[in-house]
Amino acid sequence: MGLELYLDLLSQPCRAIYIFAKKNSIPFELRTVDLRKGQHLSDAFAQVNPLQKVPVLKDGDFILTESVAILLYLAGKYEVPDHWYPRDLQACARVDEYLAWQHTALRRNCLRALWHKVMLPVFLAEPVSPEMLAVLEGKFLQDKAFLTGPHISLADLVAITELMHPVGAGCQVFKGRPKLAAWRQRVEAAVGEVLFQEAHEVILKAKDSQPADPTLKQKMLPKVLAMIQ
Ligand SMILES: N[C@@H](CCC(=O)N[C@@H](CS)C(=O)NCC(=O)O)C(=O)O
Repeated sequence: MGLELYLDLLSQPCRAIYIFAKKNSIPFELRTVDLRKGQHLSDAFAQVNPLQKVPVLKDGDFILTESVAILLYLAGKYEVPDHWYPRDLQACARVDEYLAWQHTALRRNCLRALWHKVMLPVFLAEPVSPEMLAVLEGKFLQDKAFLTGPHISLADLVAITELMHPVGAGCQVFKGRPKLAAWRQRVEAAVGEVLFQEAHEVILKAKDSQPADPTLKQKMLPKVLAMIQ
């Protein structure tokens, strides 16, 4: 078996290795390990890397982890243009200097940016409970026009404003629920489309919110952490 690279291109170190190998026509078998599906936690992958992390290089019986070590191994084993990892002592030291700095500085910072903007919702987001929506439909709405009868009441107002919370977060609350969707249309019509949109403009734009300033972040931190526990 030739060179195998266990990668997920979601990962920065994996992308660096992938680009380096491809750009330099280094032949390899790509073994994709999908982190979002937890494939790195499988027993099979633990046989390859007991630390259960990507990237991993397998060259015959030789297994190597740590992206920098892998890049240097590839640069040493294959004929690659000198500029990638120069032979000149000081030029090489400049590359080493950056590689050492990157891991403790820029990497941590960029990784946190990705986790906070993208990955935390992937792992922490809770969908609106289908059971709860079924209760709303089955116990409260039933076959009525509105939750408590033929006319809109405070119950409808409180319910619709609540459901617009996850809608504002991008959840498809009404998808596949024609009865609830029709109720929403009736509530919107009863309230008036213009007023409904006006009242929900802020929540519907909430997902585009800018990061809070550092002082406010610090002040809010305990509450924010409590929300995700
Ligand atoms: N220092 C290692 C970092 C390896 C690493 O943290 N890989 C991440 C993806 S970027 C991973 O596999 N995480 C899975 C986990 O920790 O569960 C390297 O540069 O290769």
